[in-house]
Amino acid sequence: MAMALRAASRVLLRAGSRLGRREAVDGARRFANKRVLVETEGAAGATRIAVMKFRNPPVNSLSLDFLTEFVISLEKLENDKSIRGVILTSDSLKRGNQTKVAATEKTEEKRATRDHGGRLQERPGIFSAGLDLLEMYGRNPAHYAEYWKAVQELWLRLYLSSLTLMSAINGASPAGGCLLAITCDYRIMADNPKYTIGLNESLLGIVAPFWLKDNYVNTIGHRAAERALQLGTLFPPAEALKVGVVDEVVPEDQVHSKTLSVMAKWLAIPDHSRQLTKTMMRKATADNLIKQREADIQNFASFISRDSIQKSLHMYLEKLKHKKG
Ligand SMILES: CCCCC/C=C\CCC/C=C/CC(=O)SCCNC(=O)CCNC(=O)[C@H](O)C(C)(C)COP(=O)(O)OP(=O)(O)OC[C@H]1O[C@@H](n2cnc3c(N)ncnc32)[C@H](O)[C@@H]1OP(=O)(O)O
Repeated sequence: MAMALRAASRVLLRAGSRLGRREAVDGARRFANKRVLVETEGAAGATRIAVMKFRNPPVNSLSLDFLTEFVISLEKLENDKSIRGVILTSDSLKRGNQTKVAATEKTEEKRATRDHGGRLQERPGIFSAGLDLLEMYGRNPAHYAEYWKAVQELWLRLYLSSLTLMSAINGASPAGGCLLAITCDYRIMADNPKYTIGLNESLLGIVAPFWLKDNYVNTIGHRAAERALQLGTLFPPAEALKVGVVDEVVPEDQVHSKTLSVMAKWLAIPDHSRQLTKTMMRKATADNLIKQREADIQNFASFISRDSIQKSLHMYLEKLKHKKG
């Protein structure tokens, strides 16, 4: 009987919910959409922490599908009263036996790195490559509007989240990747000089939206943001720490454990006082977007549709495609 119940519960757990799969794994729980894996740690009934792992090959770019799945996963965690802290990180691991598929092949699948079994793989060492350039290039204004609404939605949800959010930055984090990180309450970055973080939009011939600029100013201060935004600076870890884009830099193999230990300190603070303080610090910045969301969408759609901007994006995509190394 007990065996039958266990078997039945395994079947139910694996049957899949409307939002994604849910499985029981070694006492921890996890659910997964296609592009976001969520693992929760901690005993039932106690405070638990969730780790959201991005896995949108090849570079965790913020495609429309990824943004949608991200928001769904976050909402699920917000609604789970036992979860008080969430860690954002990349599922990208150093893996052997990878083959980069020829750059001449165009589809998303073909652009990805694959293992010898032909399965799609993340490229290693990437937290997130930021907004998906292919969502902003060669599409129509209605698509740009839909995409931008989803970008705004994710930013608002993260920036105003009542959860304690931390990012464990285990790879490159340009532009929208940096956006994900700076919405968090605390950032820990791997000490690998190959990884950089920052808002590099100006290098692409585009401009960070005002609310992202505000988030940056709130994080590193006005003068540093003014300089970094104009130059499109991508900071290696030591410089990111100095300017305040990240709060700590630790050896790569300690990023996860360090984030867990900092999270434990934050969770020792009563939720209500921490949450009210967070809201007090962030509400005005978020309200600034909320009150002009539609105008911001229209601005983006018309800005990104301009021939000159499309040309800049085309050149940047070509540069990425043909870069060496
Ligand atoms: C005045 C009114 C203003 C209103 C607002 C208007 C406009 C605002 C919009 C602004 C917001 C923008 C924010 C952004 O996030 S823009 C995106 C910025 N991202 C980047 O610049 C990152 C570019 N990528 C890289 O630097 C590198 O790819 C890397 C992440 C460091 C990884 O390097 P590596 O491991 O060497 O991998 P590859 O470079 O070979 O890339 C593999 C593959 O992936 C493609 N790719 C990379 N990044 C993106 C991306 N962001 N989107 C889509 N695709 C991406 C890359 O082209 C390769 O493809 P192929 O295999 O086909 O060559």
